[in-house]
Amino acid sequence: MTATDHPTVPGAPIEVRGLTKTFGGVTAVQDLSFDVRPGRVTGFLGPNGSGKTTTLRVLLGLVAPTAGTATIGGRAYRDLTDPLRTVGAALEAASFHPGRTARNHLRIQAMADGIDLARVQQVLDAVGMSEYADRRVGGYSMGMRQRLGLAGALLGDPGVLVLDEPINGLDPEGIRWIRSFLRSLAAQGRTVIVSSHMLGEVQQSVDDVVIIANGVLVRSGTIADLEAENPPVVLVDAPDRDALARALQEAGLPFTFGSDGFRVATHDAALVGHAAFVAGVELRTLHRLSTGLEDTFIALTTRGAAA
Ligand SMILES: Nc1ncnc2c1ncn2[C@@H]1O[C@H](COP(=O)(O)OP(=O)(O)OP(=O)(O)O)[C@@H](O)[C@H]1O
Repeated sequence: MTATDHPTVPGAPIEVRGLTKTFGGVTAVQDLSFDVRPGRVTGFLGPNGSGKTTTLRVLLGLVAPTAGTATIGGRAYRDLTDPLRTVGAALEAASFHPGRTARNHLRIQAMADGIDLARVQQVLDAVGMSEYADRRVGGYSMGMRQRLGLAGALLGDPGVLVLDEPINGLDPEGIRWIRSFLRSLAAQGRTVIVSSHMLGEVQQSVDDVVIIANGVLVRSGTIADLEAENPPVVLVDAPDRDALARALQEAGLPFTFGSDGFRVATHDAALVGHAAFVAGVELRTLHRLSTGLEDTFIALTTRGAAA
């Protein structure tokens, strides 16, 4: 399924307002407010235990909030007229019956939800699982379980998708696949919210971010704004620093100089290496410093956790 061969599926906005949830003495989420827009992929991010799953469970009507609201198109989940065709969710990839095949799982879910059984093959195709659909889930890899969870979320062809850690446990090919799949879902007009405990994991998949720590919102906005605040840097150094400075200048690469070498304002270490190679400059250091964005994420969530 791609954006071009699937009709538009208008998604509804998600609104969370003043949401608090306490379990006994534990405050999982506190006065949390944020918006998730249709037609975009939103990363819902925070360290383990920061309250992501609790928030998503409240949104899906699985847990009652202590205070505040979480709505889809202005309505609480229990007030949606057709919830299974409005919202699709994949919360726990590991909770499938190991003795059943993927196809049977989806057939049972479709029957329980009153969904046309023809959708089963369609969603299997959509997540690239047709080949494995008649094998027992007990033998599935984590990536295949993730795809099955996603297939279940898509059964009702919903405009809103709520996916808890869908990238967790995927191999590099699976990660590439899910990135483009999430993008195609949003391009069809759907609202897509994806939780993760690692910003780097979803950085290339999301348009917007909502970052929480210790149950409290620490940041929401576009990923582009977050990236612009902390641009990536490549560290490079050479025995002949004058020659390296000339090489960088000739290549038009902006840089600053520090005690450990030159900091070049680019994410592409190969570009810097090539500039040195062309100028015949030998290097002793060449690497990308940890992505600026990951540093920002850690700083934001550590500060939030301490609050
Ligand atoms: N049913 C529950 N009973 C008691 N405490 C709970 C319950 N559910 C969650 N919590 C607590 O609420 C806090 C937030 O947990 P939650 O699972 O929402 O975080 P998370 O960000 O989804 O973390 P993870 O990525 O580890 O799943 C944690 O301290 C957790 O122990």
